[in-house]
Amino acid sequence: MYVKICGLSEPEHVATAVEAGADAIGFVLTRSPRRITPERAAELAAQVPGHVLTVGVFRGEAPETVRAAALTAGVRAVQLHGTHPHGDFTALKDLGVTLIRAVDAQADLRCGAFDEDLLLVDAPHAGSGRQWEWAAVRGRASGRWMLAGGLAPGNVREAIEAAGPWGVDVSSGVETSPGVKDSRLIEEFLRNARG
Ligand SMILES: O=C(O)c1ccccc1N[C@@H]1O[C@H](COP(=O)(O)O)[C@@H](O)[C@H]1O
Repeated sequence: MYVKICGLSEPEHVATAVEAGADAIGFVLTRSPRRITPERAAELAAQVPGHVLTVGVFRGEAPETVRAAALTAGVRAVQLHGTHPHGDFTALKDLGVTLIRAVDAQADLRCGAFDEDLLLVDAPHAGSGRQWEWAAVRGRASGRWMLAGGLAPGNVREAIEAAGPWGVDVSSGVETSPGVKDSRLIEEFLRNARG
Protein backbone atom coordinates (compact mmCIF):
# COMPACT_ATOMS: atom_id res chain seq x y z
CA MET A 1 0.00 0.00 0.00
CA TYR A 2 1.45 3.35 -1.13
CA VAL A 3 1.32 5.88 1.74
CA LYS A 4 1.63 9.67 1.58
CA ILE A 5 1.88 11.82 4.71
CA CYS A 6 0.86 15.39 3.97
CA GLY A 7 1.11 18.86 5.49
CA LEU A 8 4.55 18.50 7.08
CA SER A 9 6.31 21.61 8.32
CA GLU A 10 8.90 20.45 10.88
CA PRO A 11 12.17 18.53 10.28
CA GLU A 12 11.33 16.16 13.14
CA HIS A 13 8.10 15.01 11.47
CA VAL A 14 9.72 14.71 8.05
CA ALA A 15 12.35 12.44 9.64
CA THR A 16 9.69 10.35 11.38
CA ALA A 17 7.68 9.89 8.17
CA VAL A 18 10.79 8.87 6.21
CA GLU A 19 12.05 6.48 8.90
CA ALA A 20 8.60 4.93 9.35
CA GLY A 21 8.50 4.13 5.61
CA ALA A 22 6.34 6.79 3.91
CA ASP A 23 6.43 6.63 0.10
CA ALA A 24 5.62 10.32 -0.31
CA ILE A 25 5.48 13.40 1.87
CA GLY A 26 3.57 16.59 1.12
CA PHE A 27 4.21 20.28 1.72
CA VAL A 28 1.16 22.56 1.52
CA LEU A 29 2.05 25.60 -0.63
CA THR A 30 -1.45 27.05 -0.79
CA ARG A 31 -3.88 28.78 1.58
CA SER A 32 -4.22 26.52 4.65
CA PRO A 33 -3.29 26.33 8.34
CA ARG A 34 -0.51 24.02 7.09
CA ARG A 35 0.89 26.43 4.54
CA ILE A 36 4.65 26.83 4.39
CA THR A 37 6.75 28.91 2.00
CA PRO A 38 8.44 27.29 -0.99
CA GLU A 39 11.77 28.22 0.65
CA ARG A 40 10.85 26.34 3.83
CA ALA A 41 9.70 23.39 1.72
CA ALA A 42 13.11 23.41 -0.02
CA GLU A 43 14.88 23.15 3.36
CA LEU A 44 12.68 20.23 4.39
CA ALA A 45 12.90 18.51 0.99
CA ALA A 46 16.69 18.58 1.26
CA GLN A 47 16.52 16.08 4.14
CA VAL A 48 14.40 13.59 2.18
CA PRO A 49 16.12 10.62 0.49
CA GLY A 50 15.53 10.08 -3.22
CA HIS A 51 13.25 7.06 -2.82
CA VAL A 52 10.63 9.23 -1.06
CA LEU A 53 8.55 11.47 -3.33
CA THR A 54 8.32 15.12 -2.22
CA VAL A 55 5.02 16.73 -3.18
CA GLY A 56 3.95 20.40 -3.36
CA VAL A 57 0.22 20.76 -2.69
CA PHE A 58 -1.78 23.52 -4.45
CA ARG A 59 -5.43 24.51 -4.74
CA GLY A 60 -6.72 26.56 -7.66
CA GLU A 61 -3.45 28.31 -8.53
CA ALA A 62 -2.54 29.07 -12.15
CA PRO A 63 0.05 26.76 -13.75
CA GLU A 64 2.68 29.55 -13.78
CA THR A 65 2.27 30.04 -10.01
CA VAL A 66 2.53 26.29 -9.43
CA ARG A 67 5.61 26.07 -11.65
CA ALA A 68 7.45 28.90 -9.84
CA ALA A 69 6.70 27.54 -6.36
CA ALA A 70 7.55 23.95 -7.33
CA LEU A 71 10.91 25.02 -8.77
CA THR A 72 11.79 27.04 -5.65
CA ALA A 73 10.73 24.21 -3.36
CA GLY A 74 12.53 21.58 -5.46
CA VAL A 75 9.66 19.12 -5.05
CA ARG A 76 9.43 16.10 -7.35
CA ALA A 77 5.64 16.14 -7.62
CA VAL A 78 2.79 18.64 -7.66
CA GLN A 79 -0.71 17.90 -6.39
CA LEU A 80 -3.44 20.10 -7.88
CA HIS A 81 -6.76 20.44 -6.02
CA GLY A 82 -9.72 22.29 -7.52
CA THR A 83 -11.35 22.34 -10.92
CA HIS A 84 -8.29 22.41 -13.15
CA PRO A 85 -8.87 21.91 -16.87
CA HIS A 86 -6.91 19.27 -18.74
CA GLY A 87 -4.78 22.08 -20.21
CA ASP A 88 -3.31 22.94 -16.78
CA PHE A 89 -1.81 19.46 -16.56
CA THR A 90 -0.56 19.65 -20.15
CA ALA A 91 1.03 23.03 -19.34
CA LEU A 92 3.00 21.50 -16.46
CA LYS A 93 4.22 18.35 -18.28
CA ASP A 94 7.57 19.91 -19.18
CA LEU A 95 8.30 20.55 -15.50
CA GLY A 96 9.26 16.87 -15.41
CA VAL A 97 7.63 16.15 -12.06
CA THR A 98 4.94 13.65 -11.07
CA LEU A 99 1.52 15.27 -11.60
CA ILE A 100 -1.21 14.42 -9.09
CA ARG A 101 -4.82 15.33 -9.88
CA ALA A 102 -6.80 15.76 -6.64
CA VAL A 103 -10.59 15.57 -7.03
CA ASP A 104 -13.73 14.63 -5.17
CA ALA A 105 -15.87 11.61 -6.00
CA GLN A 106 -18.00 13.51 -8.57
CA ALA A 107 -15.07 13.92 -10.99
CA ASP A 108 -13.66 11.69 -13.71
CA LEU A 109 -12.00 8.99 -11.59
CA ARG A 110 -9.81 7.38 -14.24
CA CYS A 111 -6.16 8.01 -13.41
CA GLY A 112 -4.55 9.48 -16.52
CA ALA A 113 -7.73 11.06 -17.91
CA PHE A 114 -6.05 14.50 -17.63
CA ASP A 115 -2.55 13.14 -18.41
CA GLU A 116 -1.76 13.04 -14.70
CA ASP A 117 0.50 10.36 -13.21
CA LEU A 118 -1.44 9.78 -9.99
CA LEU A 119 -5.03 10.44 -8.96
CA LEU A 120 -6.12 11.46 -5.46
CA VAL A 121 -9.77 11.05 -4.53
CA ASP A 122 -10.54 13.27 -1.56
CA ALA A 123 -13.44 14.74 0.41
CA PRO A 124 -15.16 17.80 -1.12
CA HIS A 125 -13.30 19.99 1.43
CA ALA A 126 -9.66 18.91 1.15
CA GLY A 127 -7.60 19.13 4.31
CA SER A 128 -10.67 19.39 6.55
CA GLY A 129 -10.18 15.98 8.13
CA ARG A 130 -13.82 15.16 7.40
CA GLN A 131 -14.74 11.60 6.57
CA TRP A 132 -16.91 10.87 3.57
CA GLU A 133 -18.48 7.81 2.00
CA TRP A 134 -15.28 6.05 0.92
CA ALA A 135 -17.16 2.99 -0.39
CA ALA A 136 -18.83 5.17 -3.04
CA VAL A 137 -15.65 5.09 -5.15
CA ARG A 138 -15.11 1.33 -4.99
CA GLY A 139 -14.87 0.05 -8.58
CA ARG A 140 -15.26 3.59 -10.01
CA ALA A 141 -11.73 4.91 -9.52
CA SER A 142 -9.10 3.18 -11.62
CA GLY A 143 -5.34 3.04 -12.06
CA ARG A 144 -2.88 4.47 -9.54
CA TRP A 145 -5.25 6.27 -7.21
CA MET A 146 -4.98 7.31 -3.58
CA LEU A 147 -7.79 7.72 -1.11
CA ALA A 148 -7.84 10.73 1.25
CA GLY A 149 -10.27 12.61 3.44
CA GLY A 150 -10.71 11.96 7.13
CA LEU A 151 -8.27 9.06 7.32
CA ALA A 152 -6.58 8.38 10.66
CA PRO A 153 -4.69 5.52 12.34
CA GLY A 154 -7.93 4.14 13.75
CA ASN A 155 -9.93 3.99 10.51
CA VAL A 156 -7.40 3.55 7.71
CA ARG A 157 -7.89 -0.23 7.48
CA GLU A 158 -11.67 0.19 7.30
CA ALA A 159 -11.22 2.86 4.57
CA ILE A 160 -8.92 0.61 2.51
CA GLU A 161 -11.39 -2.27 2.75
CA ALA A 162 -14.31 -0.01 1.80
CA ALA A 163 -12.75 1.75 -1.21
CA GLY A 164 -9.98 -0.56 -2.47
CA PRO A 165 -7.42 2.16 -3.29
CA TRP A 166 -3.86 1.75 -4.61
CA GLY A 167 -2.65 4.16 -1.91
CA VAL A 168 -3.72 6.40 0.98
CA ASP A 169 -2.97 9.99 1.97
CA VAL A 170 -3.40 11.63 5.37
CA SER A 171 -2.96 15.04 6.96
CA SER A 172 -5.41 15.98 9.75
CA GLY A 173 -5.56 12.42 11.10
CA VAL A 174 -1.91 12.53 12.20
CA GLU A 175 -2.25 15.88 13.99
CA THR A 176 -3.11 16.94 17.52
CA SER A 177 -4.57 20.26 16.23
CA PRO A 178 -4.73 21.86 12.74
CA GLY A 179 -1.19 22.02 11.40
CA VAL A 180 0.47 20.34 14.40
CA LYS A 181 1.74 16.88 13.45
CA ASP A 182 2.38 14.09 15.94
CA SER A 183 5.21 11.57 15.37
CA ARG A 184 3.46 8.76 17.23
CA LEU A 185 0.34 9.16 15.05
CA ILE A 186 2.44 9.23 11.86
CA GLU A 187 4.09 5.93 12.84
CA GLU A 188 0.79 4.36 13.83
CA PHE A 189 -0.85 5.43 10.56
CA LEU A 190 1.93 3.86 8.49
CA ARG A 191 1.80 0.63 10.51
CA ASN A 192 -1.96 0.32 10.22
CA ALA A 193 -2.13 1.29 6.53
CA ARG A 194 0.24 -1.56 5.71
CA GLY A 195 -1.77 -3.96 7.86
O1 LIG B 1 -4.07 20.07 4.18
C1 LIG B 1 -4.53 21.13 3.76
O2 LIG B 1 -4.71 22.09 4.51
C2 LIG B 1 -4.90 21.26 2.32
C3 LIG B 1 -5.17 22.51 1.82
C4 LIG B 1 -5.50 22.65 0.48
C5 LIG B 1 -5.54 21.56 -0.35
C6 LIG B 1 -5.27 20.29 0.16
C7 LIG B 1 -4.97 20.13 1.48
N1 LIG B 1 -4.70 18.90 2.03
C8 LIG B 1 -4.92 17.65 1.40
O3 LIG B 1 -6.10 17.06 1.84
C9 LIG B 1 -5.96 15.65 1.85
C10 LIG B 1 -6.39 14.96 3.11
O4 LIG B 1 -6.68 15.74 4.13
P1 LIG B 1 -7.17 15.20 5.56
O5 LIG B 1 -6.35 13.98 5.90
O6 LIG B 1 -8.63 14.89 5.45
O7 LIG B 1 -6.87 16.34 6.45
C11 LIG B 1 -4.50 15.37 1.60
O8 LIG B 1 -4.40 14.97 0.26
C12 LIG B 1 -3.84 16.67 1.76
O9 LIG B 1 -2.80 16.76 0.83
